[in-house]
Amino acid sequence: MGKIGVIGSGTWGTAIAVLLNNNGHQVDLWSAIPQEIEEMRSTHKHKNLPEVTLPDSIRYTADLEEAMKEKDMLVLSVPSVFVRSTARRMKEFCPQGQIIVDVAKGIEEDTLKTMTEIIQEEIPQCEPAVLSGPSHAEEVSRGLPTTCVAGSRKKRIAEAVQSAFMSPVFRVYTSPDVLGIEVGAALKNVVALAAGAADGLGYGDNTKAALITRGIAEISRLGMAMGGSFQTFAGLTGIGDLIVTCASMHSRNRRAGILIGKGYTMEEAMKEVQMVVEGVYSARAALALSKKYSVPMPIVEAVNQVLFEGKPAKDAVTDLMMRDRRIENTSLPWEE
Ligand SMILES: NC(=O)c1ccc[n+]([C@@H]2O[C@H](COP(=O)([O-])OP(=O)(O)OC[C@H]3O[C@@H](n4cnc5c(N)ncnc54)[C@H](O)[C@@H]3O)[C@@H](O)[C@H]2O)c1
Ligand SMILES: O=P(O)(O)OC[C@H](O)CO
Repeated sequence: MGKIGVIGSGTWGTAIAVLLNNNGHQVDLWSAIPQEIEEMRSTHKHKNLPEVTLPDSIRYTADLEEAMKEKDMLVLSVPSVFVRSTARRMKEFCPQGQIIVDVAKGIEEDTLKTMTEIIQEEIPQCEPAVLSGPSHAEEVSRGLPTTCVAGSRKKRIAEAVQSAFMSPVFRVYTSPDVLGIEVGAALKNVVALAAGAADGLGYGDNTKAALITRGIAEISRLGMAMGGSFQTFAGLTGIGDLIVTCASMHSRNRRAGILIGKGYTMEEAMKEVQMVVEGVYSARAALALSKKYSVPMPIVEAVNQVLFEGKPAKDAVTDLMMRDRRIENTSLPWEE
């Protein structure tokens, strides 16, 4: 068993620390917020995972150097907007060849870079990898069966991540399609906002199925234009994660969407959810990418109009329904 530093003790980082601890690793869990560490140390509780008692065997620390020292692997689990600043702080303590597994899901708005691209840029000496898939912290921390994908261009690194995380309740596949994984992870949050808004408007399962299906069509079109593989978007980190995020009451993106569908503003919805709503940060980046790669993304466009231009969610759905008529299957010719 190895030594692993989990950098970021939000809901997901803490669930991952519990999972890795249960796998027999020595885990250090770090937070940028010392009070958070103090609270976990003294109460053995995380405010967003009330059903879980945090084990004594995890070391809770606010000292970044300590959390990173002599580790077989690091997991970077801060929300996507803090990935660059945290990676910058990590650089000086990071040895050559250190594996850093990103678990945040987002695209940087200003640069349109993925999380592993940011990590590699800030910490050139490291080996970045990604772990993604349909995995709500509330369920992982309770040991409910979950599947994910470990992505790295290098097989040995993907397999090292797979070995560290794999357990009877956490099955891990490997993939070299890091870009495809990261695009799917970031964009499913934007579509989940739309699915939540449909729920908030009182629409039904038909609407949800339409958003999921047309959503993955948009995501895969963009992802393939960027160099990702179709199989990835049909897999756990694509359609799999999109389904769970659009359907689960654990999803912060869906919950924020529900409130927006009920008439809350984006700011009011984010405040109410009280945890990071990544889709709000990725929505503009997704729209910019759709323009950059000339890929039409009507759901992403509609979400941007609702979030940032004050368009009522109901009107956005009507406009999506009334777009120009289209053919769904373009691979078969019509009969004369
Ligand atoms: N929660 C899940 O089920 C889940 C599952 C898979 C992936 N993710 C992804 O993991 C990432 C983190 O999500 P989360 O659920 O832990 O969010 P969260 O809302 O629980 O994270 C909040 C945490 O961010 C950290 N933070 C606050 N300010 C910071 C700063 N200035 N610098 C560094 N860290 C700071 C604090 O530790 C705080 O607890 C997101 O990208 C999310 O998409 C979450
Ligand atoms: O709660 P959400 O909407 O941020 O989704 C969490 C995870 O990404 C689900 O796999």
